[in-house]
Amino acid sequence: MITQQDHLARILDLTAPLAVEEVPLAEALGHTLAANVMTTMDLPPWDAAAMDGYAISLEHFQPGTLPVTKTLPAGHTTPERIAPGEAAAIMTGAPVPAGADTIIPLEVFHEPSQSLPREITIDNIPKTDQHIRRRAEDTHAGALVAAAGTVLGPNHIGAIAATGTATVFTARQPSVAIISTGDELVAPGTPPDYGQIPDSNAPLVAATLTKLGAKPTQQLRIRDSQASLEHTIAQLEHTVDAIILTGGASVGAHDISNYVLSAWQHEDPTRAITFDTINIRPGKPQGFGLSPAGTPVWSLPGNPVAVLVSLHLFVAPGIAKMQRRSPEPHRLRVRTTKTLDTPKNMNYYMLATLNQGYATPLPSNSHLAVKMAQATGLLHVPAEVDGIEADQPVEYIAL
Ligand SMILES: Nc1nc2c(c(=O)[nH]1)N[C@H]1C(S)=C(S)[C@@H](COP(=O)(O)OP(=O)(O)OC[C@H]3O[C@@H](n4cnc5c(N)ncnc54)[C@H](O)[C@@H]3O)O[C@H]1N2
Ligand code: MOO
Repeated sequence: MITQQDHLARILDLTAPLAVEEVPLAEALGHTLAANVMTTMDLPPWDAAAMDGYAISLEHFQPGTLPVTKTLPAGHTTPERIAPGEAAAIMTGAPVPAGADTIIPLEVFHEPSQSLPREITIDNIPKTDQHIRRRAEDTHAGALVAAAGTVLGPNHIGAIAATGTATVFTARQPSVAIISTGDELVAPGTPPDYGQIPDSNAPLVAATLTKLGAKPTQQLRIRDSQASLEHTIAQLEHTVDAIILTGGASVGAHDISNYVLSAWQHEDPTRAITFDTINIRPGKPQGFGLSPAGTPVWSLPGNPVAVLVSLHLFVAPGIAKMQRRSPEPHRLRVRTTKTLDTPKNMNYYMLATLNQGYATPLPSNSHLAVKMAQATGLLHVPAEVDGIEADQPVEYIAL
């Protein structure tokens, strides 16, 4: 038996960052930034109106009627100036004319209308500096917008576009082939005969990879045969960045992944695919290493909840490293609503639902695939303890 930490360390040792490529923002969602994105301009680039209204100068201001001498829509590209005693009609987003000290919203003077008055009447002395977005209030030229290692979400893409940047440098997204092994498996949607079950692992792995920013290229189902496993991997190992198998990782006579892959040689024996029992539950039997062509291969156990746990603990960090970002999964501290009794020396992971900082464990035997649908995350009881009392802190990994 080896520890979860040692198994993960080997995975991180044998996975390598992929090349950096320049991609248009429109294609960058879910990519990981490989370089900092900096602004080259102030934002806002100039003082701008925050309201549709009237820009006025407060120099020598006297209440009374002011002529509206200019109309300044957003997109007005000529710098303008107003003199004391003048007002300029201005639209939200337009550059504030030089000499203007404040903006008064149009509703103060009249109903919203497309035809503007020639003059406005102001009864008292307005406050200075109202409804003006100041230059560089958001960011200034040379500042960081998003750091290397950021997984680009819609919010980052919007922010980067706001600085006038059209492309970003990101790590190439790993292409990953998924192989489900097992004579009992049929495609989801095919009515199973007695003794058969739908292949739920491949869709689970594919969906997880997509969420991690990787590209699942194919989902293959193969029978428990040495020839089909060897043939399939020989075909894939030169075309994808990683391969993930499920099933056959344990020690049963038909657990071919273990028997076939652990017999493979690698020119550097420390990189060969090895199988170990890990001090975690579920997900105890795990295989990992490089195929003869040097492609990382994860061989996960077949039980669906074991696959889910393995994806979070062992696949996600390796896929993150390939994309040049932190391999740490996002762990929270929450409290458990129930006492968790677990034997020592094993890390226990349980399906759980989180509600207002309190997690409730679900039945979590590793074959209970449908229970995954009720879970929002995984609770972790570490190997060092034999349980956690109700109401005490516990680590939680969001799904
Ligand atoms: N004698 C021992 N038996 C087992 C041990 C052990 O240490 N000694 N470990 C158990 C544990 S723990 C696990 S986990 C499983 C792992 O088994 P395998 O990785 O060899 O997986 P299979 O036997 O192929 O399948 C296990 C289970 O999962 C179902 N399965 C497989 N693939 C899929 C799929 N694509 N979609 C849905 N379900 C799948 C399969 O039908 C089995 O029920 O070994 C224990 N045994
Ligand atoms: O590792 Mo198995 O998934 O413990 O049941």
